[in-house]
Amino acid sequence: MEKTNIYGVVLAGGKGTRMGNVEKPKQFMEVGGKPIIIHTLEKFVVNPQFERVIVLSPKQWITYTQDIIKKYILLSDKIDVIEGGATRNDTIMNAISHIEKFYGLDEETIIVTHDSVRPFVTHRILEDNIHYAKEYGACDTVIPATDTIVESMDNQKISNIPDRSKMYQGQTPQSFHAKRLREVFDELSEEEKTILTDACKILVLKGDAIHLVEGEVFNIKITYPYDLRVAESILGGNGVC
Ligand SMILES: Nc1ccn([C@@H]2O[C@H](COP(=O)(O)OP(=O)(O)OP(=O)(O)O)[C@@H](O)[C@H]2O)c(=O)n1
Ligand SMILES: O=P(O)(O)OC[C@@H](O)[C@@H](O)[C@@H](O)CO
Repeated sequence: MEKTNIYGVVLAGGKGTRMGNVEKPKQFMEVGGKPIIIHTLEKFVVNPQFERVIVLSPKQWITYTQDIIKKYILLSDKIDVIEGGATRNDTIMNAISHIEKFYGLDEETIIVTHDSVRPFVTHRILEDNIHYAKEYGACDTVIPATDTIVESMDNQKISNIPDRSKMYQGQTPQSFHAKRLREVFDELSEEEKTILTDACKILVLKGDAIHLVEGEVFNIKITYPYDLRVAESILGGNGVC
């Protein structure tokens, strides 16, 4: 098959501290009888548009990650497991360096970055990410805010209530031209890097345009123990994902 320049980048380099005292990081905990990261990877490996899928894992969990991938995933040859970084954005930068070293990077190389702990991403969301990243260079998966968003500058009093019709909640995937993302990240000051809560903010700080992709309410990020119960109930539903 002809080589594509599109890479899936599945972020599993975190510790899952908000999940509480667990023996393994949350991405390796099971829902529906399989590790969370496996549900996520199943969505990526079957998409023929991805040249490779890069999985970033904490150093001490790399062998474990490789083992479960071999156990559960038929197309495991399509996956590289490498070490994540100290922060989520460092993890993304490790993926870009890996792609550059082994497969080559050019201006058009696209990465579709995704939280390993969002196992309910759909094929439609992945396809839309690839489409809009190709067309516009960057895109973010979002859902319209359902709650009114309240801003407080001092965390005590309301400073603003923005127009809800213009408010969204950010999910993943977030997809980029890899070279541009790294170039802008490298230009940020250490102070700017500390205020980043996601990868899109890197480009927002430089004024780059990022297209919106419609997410799904069920494309949740498993963060707290409660989310495991929500995930089980999504899986127990009618198979929408
Ligand atoms: N250095 C890091 C930090 C996070 N992640 C990944 O980014 C995703 C979303 O991050 P989050 O939910 O915040 O995960 P953790 O950092 O593991 O959670 P916590 O903040 O509770 O420790 C997760 O799949 C996580 O593994 C990563 O690849 N590298
Ligand atoms: O702030 P958190 O560590 O929960 O999440 C960081 C990112 O994972 C998060 O911004 C994306 O999932 C988009 O919401």
